[in-house]
Amino acid sequence: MSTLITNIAELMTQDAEHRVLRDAAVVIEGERISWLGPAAGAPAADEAVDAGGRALLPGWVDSHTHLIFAGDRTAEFEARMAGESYSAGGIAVTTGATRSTSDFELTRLAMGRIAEAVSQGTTYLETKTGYGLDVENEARSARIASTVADEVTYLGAHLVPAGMDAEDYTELVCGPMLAAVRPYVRWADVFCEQGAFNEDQSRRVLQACKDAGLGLRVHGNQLGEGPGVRLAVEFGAASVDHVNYLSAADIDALAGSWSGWEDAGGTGSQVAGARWTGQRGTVATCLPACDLSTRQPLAPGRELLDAGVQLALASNCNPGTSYTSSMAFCVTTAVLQMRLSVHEAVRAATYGGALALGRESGKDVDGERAVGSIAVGHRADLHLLNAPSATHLAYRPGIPLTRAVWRAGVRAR
Ligand SMILES: N=CN[C@@H](CCC(=O)O)C(=O)O
Ligand SMILES: [Zn+2]
Repeated sequence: MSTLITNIAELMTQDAEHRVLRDAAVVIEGERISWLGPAAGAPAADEAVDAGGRALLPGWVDSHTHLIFAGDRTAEFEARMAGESYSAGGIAVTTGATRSTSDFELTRLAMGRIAEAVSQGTTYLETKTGYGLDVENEARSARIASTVADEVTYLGAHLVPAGMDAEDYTELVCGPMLAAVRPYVRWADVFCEQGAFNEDQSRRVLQACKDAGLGLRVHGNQLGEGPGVRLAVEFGAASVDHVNYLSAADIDALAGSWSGWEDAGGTGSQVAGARWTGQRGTVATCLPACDLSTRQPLAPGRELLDAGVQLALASNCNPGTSYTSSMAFCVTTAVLQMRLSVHEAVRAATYGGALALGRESGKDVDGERAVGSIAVGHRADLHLLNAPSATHLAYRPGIPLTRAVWRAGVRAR
């Protein structure tokens, strides 16, 4: 089955050359993109969709969410809006509610959140454990997550549960809990922050998870300067997320991690449809919806990009600090408040997320296709806007602009 999407006014590919095509068309065959180019030269297909002079983007890649939870933290949000500051302690409230909720209900809740995200243009999504915080409940969260999300991250090191010694809990996270979640997860994460896990504990978690063969991510520098970014770069983490409070040395370390990498225009071993395969660094993932909801200063995305750091934007959808799955809201905020161009913001929310998940290139075979950009052989994850250009995402803030979504070639909206 093939589908031709034609009459595309603006095709923002976010490919290796950052191409934006006008009056373009795309052909989907099965789960892959099989052709793109000028509409006038498009091949025939089994069915045709007239984009009506609208803009087509890669689907959003949301590389940071916490969707396996139950309960509600409206009261905490209200208190924050009245002037209280955010602390990691609220995680315990969600942990209590999550532990007392059935597998069926947790799955149903997570699926509902994912459906909400997909209906807004998200086509590839990571989610984390971290509201179980004991062996049984972390393993349960990981198992449920693996049935609903594209990528699963182990975040046993989210908070030391009440009544437990931090050292004992760190041992548990590095030992029996890791063994119990291992079959279900590809990534591990640690909340390296005051009130959560200190440098030594974070280091132990990262080392144990690396030894277990997991890719690494870090929640770092959210509430103040600290060792998160430094550790992430030292361990070769794929991403460090939040990055609100950065020293000059942190920015240098992140930029340095990409010094062996050439993005578009590199002269290295690029194969058709794939990207540069040089030494990759640590992506800085900014979470602007979270920054607004916690009244933290927005992460310095402009400065990071100017320093040569690869950037991602993600929703951080969770009940405490960022109860939204709207990637469009993140893009809008990145343009209006973080001074990214529309192209940069869309790139961070598509290709950047894919890079943060190691999915920016693939073998281009079923199940292992690149996501986050529109190129032949990549997964057909497409987002048609109800607007003639992506600029409308920032120009018309708050207006729902998703008109159609294809996820792995299947019409999802
Ligand atoms: N920073 C740590 N974890 C989440 C918040 C989780 C919560 O408060 O429930 C975050 O990414 O913001
Ligand atoms: Zn998070």
